[in-house]
This record gives sequence, C-alpha cells and structure tokens, in this order.
Amino acid sequence: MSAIQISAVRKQFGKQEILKSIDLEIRDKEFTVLLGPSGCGKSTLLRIIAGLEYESSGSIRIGEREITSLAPRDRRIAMVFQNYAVFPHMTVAENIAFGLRVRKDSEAHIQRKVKETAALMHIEDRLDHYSGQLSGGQRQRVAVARALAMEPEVLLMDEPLSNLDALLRLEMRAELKTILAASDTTTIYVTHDQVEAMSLADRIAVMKGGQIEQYAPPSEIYHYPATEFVGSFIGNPPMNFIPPDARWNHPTRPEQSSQQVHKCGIRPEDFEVRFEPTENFAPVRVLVSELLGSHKQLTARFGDEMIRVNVPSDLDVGNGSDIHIRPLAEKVRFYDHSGHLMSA
Ligand SMILES: Nc1ncnc2c1ncn2[C@@H]1O[C@H](COP(=O)(O)OP(=O)(O)OP(=O)(O)O)[C@@H](O)[C@H]1O
Repeated sequence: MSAIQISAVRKQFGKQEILKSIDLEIRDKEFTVLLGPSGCGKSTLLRIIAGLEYESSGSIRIGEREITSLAPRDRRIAMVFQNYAVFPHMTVAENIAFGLRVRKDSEAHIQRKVKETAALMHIEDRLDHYSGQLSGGQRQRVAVARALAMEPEVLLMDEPLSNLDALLRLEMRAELKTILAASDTTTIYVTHDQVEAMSLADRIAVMKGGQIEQYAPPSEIYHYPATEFVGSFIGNPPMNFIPPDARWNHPTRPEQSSQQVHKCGIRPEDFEVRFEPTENFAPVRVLVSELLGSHKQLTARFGDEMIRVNVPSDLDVGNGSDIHIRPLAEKVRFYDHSGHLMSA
C-alpha cells in the first residue's frame, strides 16, 4: 500500500507563508497532478514529499509509514525533474543503473532492470551512448527509466515534459500515461499545463496561493469547478461567470433561502444560439468571431459583461452579428458571493 496522506502541511520561507495547511489524501496507485499558476507552491509541496525541503509543520505518511522525518533516500520515492538530471559522464545504461548500484542491488538484478526499463522507454538501442549524444526527448526517457528501475512506491515528477517541443511532448505524454497506468506506482506530477493535467490525471489538485482549491477527477474539475478560480483556470477559453439572467428561467437553480446566487458559471460550448428573437433567449452582440477549425469562438457583449460562446464552424456569424443565446439548463453552475459552487 502506498497511499499518501498529507496532513496540515505548512511551509514558510522567512515571513512568507508558501503553503497554508495542505491536507491531501492520495489513493494507492493513482496518478495525481498538482496544477496551478506559477508560484502557487506546487514544486515546494512536491519537494517536501520527496524530503528535499522540510515542512514548517504538519506530517506525511506513505501507507503505514510516517515519513516526515526520514531522509530522502529512506522514503522509497523516485523523482524526475524538468531538467533531466542525467549524468553526462555516464552511459545510458550506467545512468539507469545508478540508483540500483547505490542501493547495492545484485548485478544480475541491475542488468535485468536496465534492460527492462530501457525497453519500456524505447531507448534499448542507446544503452552505450553518453547523454551528450542524446536528444532532449531521449534524455528525458533515460531520467524516467532511471526512476522506474528503482521500483519506487511513489514517483514524483516536476514538469518532466516542459523542455520538450510540442510534438514530442504529446508523444511522451501518451507514453507516460500508458506506462504508468500499467505500473503499480503512486504518482504525483507537477505541471502548470492544464491539457497535460486533464490528459494524465486520475485526480487533479488545483492549487492557488498555497492552498488546494479542488481535488477531484478531471471531468468533475471541468464540469463542476468548486470555485470561480478553478472554472477560470481550467478551460480554454475559461468558463464564463455572469450574473443570473431572469430570461433564462433556470430550472436547476438551487433553492436556497439564506444564500443568493451571485454568478452563473457557463462553459463557452454550453449555449444554444438563435438568429431571431426567441422566448427565454437573451440578445448579445458578437464583437469578434474567430474560426478555430473545429468550431467558431465568439466574443460577445452581454449587458455589461463579455462572454465567450463556441458555435459550430459552419454557423454564419461574423463580427458585429446580433444573435440570441441561452445556456443549456443542465450545464449552468451557480456560485455564491465568496465564489464557491452552490449545491443544487
Ligand atoms: N528556497 C526558497 N526560498 C524562498 N522562497 C522560495 C524558495 N523556494 C520557493 N520559494 C517561493 O515559494 C513560492 C512557491 O514556489 P514554487 O516553486 O513551489 O511554486 P510553483 O507553483 O512550483 O511555481 P512554478 O510553476 O513557477 O514552478 C514562490 O513564490 C517562490 O518564490
């Protein structure tokens, strides 16, 4: 069992509070992505789990083991960084074997693991090469192979694909997903790329300002953002947050006496469009209509607000068009004054 339990972890650098009491329970063998804007504390949290940085307070358990005070090498964790950290004076085979040799595994075991993980990462024909002879993508494969060879209980990855070009990134992302799904490793992966997060994660922890805003599977994060921040951070373009509109007559609006709906959250793809005035539809003026291949993205004026609406690419809507829109009733989410999702 290598579930990870992070309890009330705080971190201060000087007077600055970088992590504000993080609680997170990561299930055994799951792939968790820490996602958030630059500076929100993702890498700091990962480094604390690895033991490369110490928490100011709080505790961390892996399975039944309390690891808070353990040295990094005693935590049964492997880590892959953004900048590969592949040793240039060693061959690929020596790089992959490195941690196993330090651990004093038997030579037969080392040879078997080197072969196995090199094949898994498709670098078996590079075992005698030095890292200077490798491309960025191959170096990152070596780094991942070296981590997997250790058969860690927990694999931590900090933006491992960010130095790769877009195509290679896509390819490696798909491979990582397949390889890690087949392994029994519990993985925590840091990125600020929401597409990477959506594609890889079993669960995403969306962070902001040293706190976790939501921890949930990707589809829940996308369709039920717990806060306005999450809805604005995930989705391109982000969710629209607009005041409730009486014309739309929302049947799913929460019946709450104490709390008022402050904003409606509606994804750009969740609107119906009419050209003629229609009951329950609201008029908007399209300012910009952009053809993006699979669809058109409209930026429109809705009262005092700007909203984004996605429509089929063959719909005849140009700059300056007046159209009428209504959100799909079941797709509207309601937010209170503090920006939190209200239950239906
Ligand atoms: N050793 C340190 N001393 C002082 N401040 C630090 C230290 N390490 C990180 N910080 C600060 O802590 C905050 C969080 O940094 P962290 O690297 O965890 O963010 P991040 O979410 O991973 O960002 P990025 O996506 O840019 O890597 C930043 O404001 C950073 O400047």
